Amino acid sequence: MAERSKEPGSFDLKQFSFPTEQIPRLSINDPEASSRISRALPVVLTDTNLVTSALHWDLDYLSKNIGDGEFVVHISKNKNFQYFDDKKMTNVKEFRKPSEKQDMKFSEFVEKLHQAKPGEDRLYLQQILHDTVGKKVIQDFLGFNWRWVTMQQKDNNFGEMTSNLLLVGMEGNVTPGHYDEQENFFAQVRGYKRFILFPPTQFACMYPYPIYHPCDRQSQVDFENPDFTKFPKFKEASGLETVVGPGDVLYIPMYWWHHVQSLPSHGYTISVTFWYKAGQSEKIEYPLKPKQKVAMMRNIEKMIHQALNDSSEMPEFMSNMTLGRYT
Ligand SMILES: O=C(O)CCC(=O)C(=O)O
Ligand SMILES: [Fe+2]
Repeated sequence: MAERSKEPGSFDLKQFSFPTEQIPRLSINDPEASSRISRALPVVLTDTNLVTSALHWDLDYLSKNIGDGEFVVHISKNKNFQYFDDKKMTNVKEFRKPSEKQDMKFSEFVEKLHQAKPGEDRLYLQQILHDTVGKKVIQDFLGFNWRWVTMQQKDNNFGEMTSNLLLVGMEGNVTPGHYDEQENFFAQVRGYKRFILFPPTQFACMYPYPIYHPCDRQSQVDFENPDFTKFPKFKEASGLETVVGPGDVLYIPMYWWHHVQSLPSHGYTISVTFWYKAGQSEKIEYPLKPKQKVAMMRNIEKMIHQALNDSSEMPEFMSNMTLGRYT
């Protein structure tokens, strides 16, 4: 089992405006761990051995062995790397990209990382793992604990695995608050990341961008500096948090909000995600679960957007539909 040199409580972490509780750190043999996953609750698993075969990965090793394919590198003027969907950019004319994307060889990325100076552009490599990687990395990949993760997929009725995203980030990089429409076993390989999570029940506190916006699924609230005038319900938010280190696996249930930071002053980070589609929809039982309501809201919003066929008509339509009627 991988030894973790630091405990979650031993970091000097910035305080947020909202309260948080620690996400439990459990062994895979603890019945509470399986129980949490089956109830779609986050948990940090300390001994999955999911990526033990990759714990020797560092920039030097990957440069030599990951092959000379192209990797997507996000470039940001500040520490935030907010995701946006290129395909939705035409829906919002005034939208300005919060960061740039550039394809480059891994060695080129490493060179740029080494040259990076404080106050200048930050880099974050985020690339789906393909079979173009070199022999040694393929061996490491085949050595992942597929038996365990596939058992979880079956036991918890997840759908098919979609992808493994390789993330290599500079210390201090932030992925701002958002949710994904997939189940995720997030494996930390190198360095430390702090996760802040909020459950899907707190949808109304999170003020997601409209569905047609390039930042769909992202919160409009800056978790580190919330504007309570614009987003008053964020005052009611209450989260879960943890710091993951090498060998840890965090289960991020579908539709759970998460904000992620590579800890400042702790070096670069390497992570690999294991993303799964939602399972076959369970028999509908009432009351609906929070995640089913989020899925329903998304579908209705999409239908209205499609029917209006013009994003600029959405705000007035949506507010007319509810204004003064449901309060
Ligand atoms: O590690 C990060 O910066 C973001 C990870 C994430 O959002 C995810 O795995 O879904
Ligand atoms: Fe995510």
